[in-house]
Amino acid sequence: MIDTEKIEKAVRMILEAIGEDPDREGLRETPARVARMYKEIFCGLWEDPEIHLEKIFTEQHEEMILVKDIPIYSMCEHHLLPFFGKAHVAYIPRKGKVTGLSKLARVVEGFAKRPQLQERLTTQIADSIMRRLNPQGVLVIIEAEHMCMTLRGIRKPGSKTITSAVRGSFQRSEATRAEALALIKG
Ligand SMILES: Nc1nc2c(ncn2[C@@H]2O[C@H](COP(=O)(O)OP(=O)(O)OP(=O)(O)O)[C@@H](O)[C@H]2O)c(=O)[nH]1
Ligand SMILES: [Zn+2]
Repeated sequence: MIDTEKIEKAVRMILEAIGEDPDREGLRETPARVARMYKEIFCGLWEDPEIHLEKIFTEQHEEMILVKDIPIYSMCEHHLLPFFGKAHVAYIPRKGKVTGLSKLARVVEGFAKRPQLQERLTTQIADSIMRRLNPQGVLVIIEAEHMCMTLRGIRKPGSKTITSAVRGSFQRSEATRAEALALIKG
């Protein structure tokens, strides 16, 4: 499990290293707060998000299912700063193998709550749905703003990074892909 005691010690050291006094009133509880926060935002490291896709229904619907505008918050693994935005997840079931809509958002959440790269997050969501549901196709798009590009470094607030992962029929058929993109835009 996440070692909150170790995080507390490390945060105290960071505070000392930047020249702060970790014992002054406002900072006294900060190491413990940060430890609780990291436990929360990195909890995805301790779960297998694919488990959410175990619950499958049979419903003869072999058309596209899209859950769009799923809010995402993740942490860039290079700087440990947040990146956040929206995820769009579409799939076309095979043989009526359909999952609960909330489960798609749970998979997104499970992979987001880790130190991440936006590309890896996108791929992991698509591949887990392919593995568990064996659908005709999957398309995942993530649009996000990276704090490491806005509050520091190159400082380009408002810039967005868009990543996609397309599998199966979405990869093969331009029309299927176009339909999903139009629904996401619309
Ligand atoms: N591909 C990818 N790059 C990311 C992501 N998050 C942050 N980065 C980039 O990771 C890179 C790390 O580059 P480095 O040169 O090692 O670090 P740095 O000196 O802090 O880089 P600058 O941000 O350019 O100041 C930067 O270009 C970031 O923009 C991500 O999700 N995907
Ligand atoms: Zn970063």
